[in-house]
Amino acid sequence: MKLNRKELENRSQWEEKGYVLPEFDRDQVRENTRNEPTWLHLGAGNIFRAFPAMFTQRLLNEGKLDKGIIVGEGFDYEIIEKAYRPFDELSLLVTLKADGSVDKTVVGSVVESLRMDSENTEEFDRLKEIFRADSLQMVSFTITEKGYSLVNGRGEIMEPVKQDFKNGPEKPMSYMGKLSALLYERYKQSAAPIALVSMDNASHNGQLLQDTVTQFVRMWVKEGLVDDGFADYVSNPDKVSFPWSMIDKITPRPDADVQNILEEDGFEDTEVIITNKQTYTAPFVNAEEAEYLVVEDHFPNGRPPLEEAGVIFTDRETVDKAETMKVTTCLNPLHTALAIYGCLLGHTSIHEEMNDSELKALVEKIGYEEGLPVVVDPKILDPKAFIDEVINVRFPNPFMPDTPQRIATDTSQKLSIRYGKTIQSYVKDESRDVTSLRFIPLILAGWLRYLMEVDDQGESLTLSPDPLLDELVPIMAQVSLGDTEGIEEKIKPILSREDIFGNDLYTIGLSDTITDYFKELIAGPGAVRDTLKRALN
Ligand SMILES: NC(=O)c1ccc[n+]([C@@H]2O[C@H](COP(=O)([O-])OP(=O)(O)OC[C@H]3O[C@@H](n4cnc5c(N)ncnc54)[C@H](O)[C@@H]3O)[C@@H](O)[C@H]2O)c1
Ligand SMILES: O=P(O)(O)OC[C@@H](O)[C@@H](O)[C@H](O)[C@H](O)CO
Repeated sequence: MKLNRKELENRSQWEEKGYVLPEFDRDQVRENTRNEPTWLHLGAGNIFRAFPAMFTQRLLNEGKLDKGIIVGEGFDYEIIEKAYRPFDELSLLVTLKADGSVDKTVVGSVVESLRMDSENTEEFDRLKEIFRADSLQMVSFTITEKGYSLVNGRGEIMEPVKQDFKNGPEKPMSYMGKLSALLYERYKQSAAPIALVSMDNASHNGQLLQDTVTQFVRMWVKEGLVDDGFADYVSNPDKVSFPWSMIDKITPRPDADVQNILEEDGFEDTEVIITNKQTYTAPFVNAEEAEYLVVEDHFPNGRPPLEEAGVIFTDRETVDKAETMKVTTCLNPLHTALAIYGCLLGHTSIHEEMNDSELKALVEKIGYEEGLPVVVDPKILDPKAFIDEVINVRFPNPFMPDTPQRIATDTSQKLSIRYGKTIQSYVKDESRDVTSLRFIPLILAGWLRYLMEVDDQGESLTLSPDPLLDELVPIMAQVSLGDTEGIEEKIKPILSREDIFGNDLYTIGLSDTITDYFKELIAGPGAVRDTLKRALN
């Protein structure tokens, strides 16, 4: 069985093996979508295929939609070239349930894939055409938090952004420059309304997107590269909205065990591709069953009836609370704790880490003892029930091939949100004492230890990609296991970075706790495990 349009015609070969196939007329849907695009998604990574593409398929199957999704990729074109086009834009979603059963669904809701590359005139012109279409209702994004940044790790405007600021929308090179240029096409054509929906794990994701796009547009107006009306268009919420969202579905990288299951079925397209930009992709994607998507209901050009597929639409304040609950308390801080200590202790599986009594206790402490007392309650989801499901069902799911190494990616970008917000809640609440926190500081100290590129055995540790590694690793290279001489001064250049931690840890009084833990963690081989044991007792 190969994943392409032709092979799907022989439905029985798939169905006999328990594969669920699209039940709609895909050729018709492709044609409808080409003629009247409604939804463009940017960021062709794994979460998109496992979640938005899947719930859209449900609506297509039920006849509640007659148009699919067009996917664009503006950063890593290899994903389109190697994981979409050869498979007629089909994906295979493998859902790994906690009871050990597996659902295999061929997802056909994505009907066109495009490289968002201004040097590729044909495809960029097609994207312009899509943006000009009055029918286009939404553009959604899963491009990682750093995808929204205009600056590099040192806070300097990135070179392609500088060029785009100067050159205008003609031939943009940066991600946000390309997006702004496409939006300019829409403005020039008819200034039709549109929603730009970030679905990334970033605090106030809609605001982040709005700020970045607005910065571009203002710069172009200031330089006289576009007319003033474009800035009015982008800042008019009845024209261009930036709904906030909270998205949740653990979607690990394509996994070798899942690959084997599929190969045993006779499914042939199981190659896992690691692109030059370090994206892990494949014709298949593996994910858990649990899923939550909460979106601010602000779509000035209308939207597909996604609530009928389980998406929760609500007001901005509720989205903010749901996102804060998940990203700063109930899921992502626990994930990052498992990522940092998992890498240090040589783990390669999240569910195995949940069998490690110290690590399980660590996430319980962070979640229940330090996070929950200051959690923001969104009301539409119960924080205690949510964290219970995370700790007792989702993380320990033995069939989920998630790894600490995946989650450790870009940790420097995540700490200020995943822990910084909780720290701030303690600082702001006069009835609480921020210096009473024990376990969040232990995670932050663990991250400094991780940056030494040495695991708890004293062996070399390969770090996951992170835009600040070039800057941070040389600082931590000055620290050696067993040598605590002058440690305060050595780690201060990192520990004092408010941009990383979201707080001035020295002013609020947490730097000493972190430094003390760090000294314990570097005592020698085995010190990471010993420190955890001591702290948890
Ligand atoms: N995987 C999950 O469990 C999960 C769950 C909830 C939310 N998310 C959100 O979705 C994002 C993507 O996750 P994924 O599983 O698709 O990851 P992935 O590695 O499969 O794909 C990453 C996507 O982001 C793009 N990208 C990376 N760096 C970029 C940059 N600098 N500029 C523009 N685009 C860039 C890549 O080209 C690719 O399209 C996460 O960072 C997170 O914010 C993921
Ligand atoms: O996707 P990231 O890199 O922001 O974070 C890694 C994981 O914590 C994250 O992907 C979770 O799996 C996800 O947030 C669950 O919904």
